[in-house]
Amino acid sequence: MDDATIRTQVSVPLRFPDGYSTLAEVFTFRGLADDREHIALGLGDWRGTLDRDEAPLVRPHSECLTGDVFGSERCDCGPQLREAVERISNAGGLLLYLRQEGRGIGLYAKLDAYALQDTGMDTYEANLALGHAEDERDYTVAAQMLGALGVSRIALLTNNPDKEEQLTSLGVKVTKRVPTRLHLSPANAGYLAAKARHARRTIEPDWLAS
Ligand SMILES: Nc1nc2c(ncn2[C@@H]2O[C@H](COP(=O)(O)OP(=O)(O)OP(=O)(O)O)[C@@H](O)[C@H]2O)c(=O)[nH]1
Ligand SMILES: [Zn+2]
Repeated sequence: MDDATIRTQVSVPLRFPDGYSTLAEVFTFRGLADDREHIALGLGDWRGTLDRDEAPLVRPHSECLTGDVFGSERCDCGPQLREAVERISNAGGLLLYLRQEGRGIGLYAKLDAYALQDTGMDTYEANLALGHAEDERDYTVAAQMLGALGVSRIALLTNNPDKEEQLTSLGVKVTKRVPTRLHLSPANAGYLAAKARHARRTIEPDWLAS
């Protein structure tokens, strides 16, 4: 894995529709492993965690235009992003916003997959029917961004074991995995159930039976 370097650093005040506000240090990078414009948001006292030799709370968040921006209820991405920004701001850490729309297959393909889901397939079967893998994400750029920011140990905010496995194999020390909350709604119940079945998620199975 090649090293990346910080290209720009700029302060961006954030305010969410529910009124929650915080300040982000937004970083751009040179030398990332693909040509997408991934960014890192430094939140809360993340530098203090490094000074104190604590592991900052880090969430690698995969882009979801429909969920993150438009509030789509087909998935849980928007509420997870909102939750992550506040929890990371409180703890001190980084949100890595990864331009991996649709688990890496892109926006148009994700919307094609939604159309197939409306005929009865689940979120993973639809990817396969379109000729894609169930999940095409590679977290090399996340490890590169952490390296550029001088972060080698993290508390990882996710329910996805693949993120932990990939980051560990890329040399990032994961001191603990912190689960995100369950953001269940009538519209995303099938999606969350498919994630729990297919992707070894740490989603509690009890609600699936109800
Ligand atoms: N291909 C495909 N991608 C989807 C679908 N719904 C959401 N996504 C994408 O899935 C990504 C989010 O991944 P998830 O599997 O929900 O969660 P995760 O990031 O793996 O795990 P957490 O860290 O626990 O949130 C985003 O890039 C979304 O655009 C879908 O039906 N099909
Ligand atoms: Zn989503």
